[in-house]
Amino acid sequence: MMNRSLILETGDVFNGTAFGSTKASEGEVVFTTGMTGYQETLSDPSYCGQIVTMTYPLIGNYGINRDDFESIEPAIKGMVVRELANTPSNFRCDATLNELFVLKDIPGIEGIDTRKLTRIIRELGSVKGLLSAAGEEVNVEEVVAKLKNTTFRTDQVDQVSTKSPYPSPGRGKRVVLVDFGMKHGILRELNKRDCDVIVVPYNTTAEQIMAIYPDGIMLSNGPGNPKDVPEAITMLQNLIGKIPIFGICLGHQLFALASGGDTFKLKFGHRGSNHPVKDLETGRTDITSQNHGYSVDPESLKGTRLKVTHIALNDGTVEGLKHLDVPAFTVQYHPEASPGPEDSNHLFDRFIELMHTNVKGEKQHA
Ligand SMILES: NC(=O)CC[C@H](N)C(=O)O
Repeated sequence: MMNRSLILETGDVFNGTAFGSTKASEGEVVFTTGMTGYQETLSDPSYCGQIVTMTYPLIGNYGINRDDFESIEPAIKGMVVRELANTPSNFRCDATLNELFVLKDIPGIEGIDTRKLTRIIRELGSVKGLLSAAGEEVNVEEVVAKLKNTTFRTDQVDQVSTKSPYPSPGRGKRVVLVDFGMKHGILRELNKRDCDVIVVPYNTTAEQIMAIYPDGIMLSNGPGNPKDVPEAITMLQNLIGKIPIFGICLGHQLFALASGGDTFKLKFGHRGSNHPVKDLETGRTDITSQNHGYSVDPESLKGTRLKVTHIALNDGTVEGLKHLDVPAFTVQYHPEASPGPEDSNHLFDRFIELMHTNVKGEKQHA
């Protein structure tokens, strides 16, 4: 058992015990409130560049299994837990969380006051932090000075998006899935509905996408600030109105930017699997899985052809949009339900339905 510290740019220091990799790591420190779902969280590429604090106090108790990964290579910078379970118990368990973190070279810290840390993030907003190398003494003043001067990379989408296109064949509707750092759950939901999916890199042009003759375009989730991928905004501007579109999370934010709206950074974001979202058209509330630090500014939508369809019940922020003239809709949360709940899984059926309609709203052949 080796010591490890988490040092924040605010000067706060949390001393705990290292698990996983022995290396040091820097990142934006955020928190997530999911009581379960740590495997999906650690492998969600939207966390690229971030150190994730789990507010639920016992993490790792059902281990890691081969099925629940949201990506092949986890992109998180580290994990912070109150208590790490080292003797997991579950029929699907293939490894412990610690074993996975060693294998994937990800540092973790356990045994710190995660409630205190979460309060700091809630009060000050997401902060920069460093997980020290295991067993190493650190000079806090030096680390704080360095963190204050650090600007994190802005190429996270480029780090996690596929480098070349690939198919995931089916016999149904042809969907081009733009990979901004896709959670595998999105692909799974499309495959489940027999879609013929072609996954393409984030910097594919509209012309290249049209040359695949898609019935629909799915915009994935992804890390970082949506304004850091201007090429995707241009691509979307050339696609909206031509092909039905469904966007999730980063895809939703990019859709808003491409339509003339604006996005801003939330103070501490929405991360967890228990976020209530209201559908303003039906009045129905879904409990949703979320992981985002940015949000669409509702004021910026005045004068655009977008309508707010969903709002977060916790803070009233925009959670869903639809285009008033053409078949395109997006959500800020995760209907692929990884980790659950599955309340909003029906949105994938709505997308399939939309693909049976042409852009003028007429029914298409099956
Ligand atoms: N899960 C996502 O796609 C997140 C979108 C974006 N990176 C944000 O933090 O808001």
